[in-house]
Amino acid sequence: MPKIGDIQLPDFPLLLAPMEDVSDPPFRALCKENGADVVYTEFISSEGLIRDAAKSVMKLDIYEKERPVGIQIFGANLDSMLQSVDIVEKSNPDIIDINFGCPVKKVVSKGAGAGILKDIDLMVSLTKAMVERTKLPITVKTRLGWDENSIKIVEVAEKLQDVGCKAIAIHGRTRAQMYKGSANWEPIAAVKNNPRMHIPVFGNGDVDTPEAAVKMRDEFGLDGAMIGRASIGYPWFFNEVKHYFKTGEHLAPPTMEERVEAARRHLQMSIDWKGEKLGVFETRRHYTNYFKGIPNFKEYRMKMVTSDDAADVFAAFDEALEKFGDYEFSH
Ligand SMILES: Cc1cc2nc3c(=O)[nH]c(=O)nc-3n(C[C@H](O)[C@H](O)[C@H](O)COP(=O)(O)O)c2cc1C
Repeated sequence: MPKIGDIQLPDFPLLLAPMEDVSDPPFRALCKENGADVVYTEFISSEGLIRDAAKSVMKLDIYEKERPVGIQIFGANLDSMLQSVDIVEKSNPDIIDINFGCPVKKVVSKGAGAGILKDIDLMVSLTKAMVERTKLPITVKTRLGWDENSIKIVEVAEKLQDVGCKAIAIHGRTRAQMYKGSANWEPIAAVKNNPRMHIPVFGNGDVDTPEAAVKMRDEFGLDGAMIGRASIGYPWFFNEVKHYFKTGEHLAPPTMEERVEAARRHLQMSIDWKGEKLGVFETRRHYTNYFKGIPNFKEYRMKMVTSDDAADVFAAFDEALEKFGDYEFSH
């Protein structure tokens, strides 16, 4: 069974992917309750942490109940990354994860995120220095390579392991692909099949059904799956995959009552965590999926996503439950 440093994980663990403006403490707690084995924060700028920018510092908050939790940081400057390790340690996470995969121009142009895939020596030396700076396990999340012609992930992963990285999560796309096409898990399997590789190799990209998770486990032989988009507004996904692993059957989808209850708790936790204004605003992105598939739901969804007042959103949940309480969801 895989281990990240001393953290023992179950067989084929399911990890909640780091997602900007999504993987915040309330959402991570919901995913944990619903079967996620490890959760990650969204990426946090090392430069922002050093400047003590409120927006970055707030992202360091973790709840006890979500452990084990990894805090993900990004940057390309060695000194800033090391200073931010010291800051992150104070939040007492279980893992510090380095983002070497973000494809957006703003990040890549500074050599951070997937930008570092153009300078593997720097990627390795940065990881080594971070490993030496802390007793916490350092893990890496990255992509296959910069573009199709420069995929050297087997070699890269081995180098990262050799400098003390404790696990690697690989998104099966290149930077050039951004989010286009489908994720290619073959090169990730090649990393896993390297006989010198002994740290866990987690697969990421397009695990959006229990069948896909089974395929990643059985056909590609990876050590676990990191799940992103399939969980947005659907924290039940983790338990659905686990149920399918155990029984080969699909768990019945959550009822309208369970969905409304989850949406209510999600919103309340967000308000408690970041105040009404931000809490109301940032929970909006989940409602489409919480209530996906209900016909003629637009009027209710519009109320949920346009009201600035929490009381109005809670009222919209109640009205939706009243109207669609008997709706039978399908997968
Ligand atoms: C809204 C959103 C925000 C994301 N933010 C981050 C991030 O902060 N750090 C990171 O490493 N990846 C980030 N990603 C990438 C995901 O972690 C993941 O690699 C990608 O979505 C592919 O996995 P999936 O097909 O399961 O969604 C983000 C993805 C999405 C959709």
